[in-house]
Amino acid sequence: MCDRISLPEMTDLWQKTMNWQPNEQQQQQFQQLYELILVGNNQFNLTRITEPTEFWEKHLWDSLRGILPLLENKQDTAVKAIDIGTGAGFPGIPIAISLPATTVTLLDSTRKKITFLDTVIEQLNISNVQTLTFRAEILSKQPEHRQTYDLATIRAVGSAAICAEYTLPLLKSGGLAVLYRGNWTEEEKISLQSTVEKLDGEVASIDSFTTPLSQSVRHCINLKKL
Ligand SMILES: C[S@@+](CC[C@H](N)C(=O)[O-])C[C@H]1O[C@@H](n2cnc3c(N)ncnc32)[C@H](O)[C@@H]1O
Repeated sequence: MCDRISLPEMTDLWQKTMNWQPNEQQQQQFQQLYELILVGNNQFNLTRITEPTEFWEKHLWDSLRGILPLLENKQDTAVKAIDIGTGAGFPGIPIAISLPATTVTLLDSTRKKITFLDTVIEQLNISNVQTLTFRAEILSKQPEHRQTYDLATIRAVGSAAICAEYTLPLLKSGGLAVLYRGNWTEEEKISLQSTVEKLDGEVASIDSFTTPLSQSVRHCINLKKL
């Protein structure tokens, strides 16, 4: 393990921006996740975001801001979620830590990332996470996965239309896909709209906000499966 670098707790900022804050155990798990990723980075080149405050904002805060309604209202609901193209586990692992009643499948097409995530899950000792090495477009055709999830998250994987194609087939009727985006343009909106309609979905809402420290622009595109 590397020399311990502490993540900032940011209790006031969690509270102010999300009306939520991690409990002691969750804070420890965030810290442990950070340390495991710093170590894993040497071998797997997982993320450029390693400075503690930036890690807090771009990996922890950003991951949870996308599922804010669940954090506020669905703490005890058994939600079946999948994080597509999870990479080093974002947003899936922070979601699993923060919503223990939610089961999260971490999906990535790169085996080495999933192998790394398996060790992370074991060391974090979290039981509500499982991993899968697959391409999303293949998984979505499999009967045991197609139309079986309540929530699908996807961050930094491709265009918004591609993200719709990867997420919507996996959702049950009434399920929600959260597309984590930075900037959001009119062209993206038009191309997304036609894809979503073909996939029996609708654009339920677009949540526009800035991150609390660097004021970076973010959009969460919430798609509903009809
Ligand atoms: C830029 S990384 C984003 C990782 C993480 N979601 C984040 O925001 O930090 C994109 C990830 O998506 C995975 N990926 C790309 N295309 C995929 C596909 N069709 N199915 C599953 N995973 C895919 C890649 O292997 C990579 O780990």
